[in-house]
Amino acid sequence: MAVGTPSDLAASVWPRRAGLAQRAPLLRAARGEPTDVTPVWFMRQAGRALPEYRALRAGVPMLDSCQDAALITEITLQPVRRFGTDAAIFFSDIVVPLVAIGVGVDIVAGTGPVVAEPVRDAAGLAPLRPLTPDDVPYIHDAIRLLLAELGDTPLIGFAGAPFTLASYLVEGGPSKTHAKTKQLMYSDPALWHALLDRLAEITIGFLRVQVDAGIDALQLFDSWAGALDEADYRRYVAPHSAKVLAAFEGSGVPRIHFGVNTGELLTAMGEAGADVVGVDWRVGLDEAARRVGPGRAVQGNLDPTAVFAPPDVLAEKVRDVLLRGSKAEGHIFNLGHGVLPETDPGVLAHVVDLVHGG
Ligand SMILES: Cc1c2[nH]c(c1CCC(=O)O)Cc1[nH]c(c(CCC(=O)O)c1C)Cc1[nH]c(c(CCC(=O)O)c1C)Cc1[nH]c(c(C)c1CCC(=O)O)C2
Repeated sequence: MAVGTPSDLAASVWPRRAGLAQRAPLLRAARGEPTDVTPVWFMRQAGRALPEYRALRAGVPMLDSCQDAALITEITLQPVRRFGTDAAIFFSDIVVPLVAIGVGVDIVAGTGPVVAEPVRDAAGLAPLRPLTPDDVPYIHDAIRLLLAELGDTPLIGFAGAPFTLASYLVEGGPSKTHAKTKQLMYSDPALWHALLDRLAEITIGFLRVQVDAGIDALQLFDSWAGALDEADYRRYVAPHSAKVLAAFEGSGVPRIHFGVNTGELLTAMGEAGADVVGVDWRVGLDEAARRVGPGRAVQGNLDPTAVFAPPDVLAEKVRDVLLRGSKAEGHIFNLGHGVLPETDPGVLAHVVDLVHGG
């Protein structure tokens, strides 16, 4: 299914992007401009917390659902319809570009990405070739379908950052310590930088497809960068993430840069070239804004477990995030990490109302 051809793009993407940049609270906040309401969306807003998601995914493997434009579109729209969030996040996964170029990786339910042949030496780089638009036709098609449905709701595209992708490739799966990853990083810096350079190129290719198809903002997920101290982050990781972010400088698409446990890296993650720095729940947004410095907005940062608190405690925590966020040059409300599968969607709807002033 080809929805829109490159020649349509100039005609359709740019007017939408230019208009929404002025109208959409999320895009205004990303540039530090005043908004009528604080924009809110949730990482993993599409997913197992929603019964309609579980129904649609029944019997469909995760990676199959990420390669079907109609399913991607429907799953992306579900939380927007239900919650009235100020953005949709494109339904996919950080390993999709790796799968698309032929790397043997699967997503195992309850575990996460599992890599058939972990990368441990120079030969392991061979499969990591650049990604072209023809590798991911369903991404372009789904974005065109989504833009036709979303009206004034911005669509956020995303990709995994080189370090977080490298962690899955080197470890072979999820890891608490990232020990093998760091072992490679410390013992063979040349191979390490070659690996991250290839991953940066793949990530740029994956984001380029999304930007060209018309996404309104992008988020670079460096979920596990918080495993590093600041010196190692700056030396081994930041240049590669900076290369990715620099590729979209001047694209008109704001760049959000997020990781977990990155309180000590917020300055460096901003300097890597982000317009918005995503913050987990461990650092208040007023302090996060200080660390991020002028000229950048912040995103976050309600503890994802706050949804399990009594209503008065939850409301107090939401108010506190809003108050601290008001000290920043632009605030996009979010959780500090993804929606937990046990979350009651009704509580998330209530959080949206609280953030919007209800
Ligand atoms: C680290 C990471 C991954 N994937 C992603 C990250 C970065 C974000 C983060 O830090 O959480 C990114 C991601 N993965 C998914 C999204 C969807 C968009 C959204 O609504 O936010 C996004 C943005 C869908 C998904 N990706 C995955 C699911 C769950 C699979 C399912 O529903 O069957 C979803 C909805 C699978 C996945 N994929 C990954 C993990 C750790 C898991 C969970 C494994 C499990 O607990 O079952 C790798």
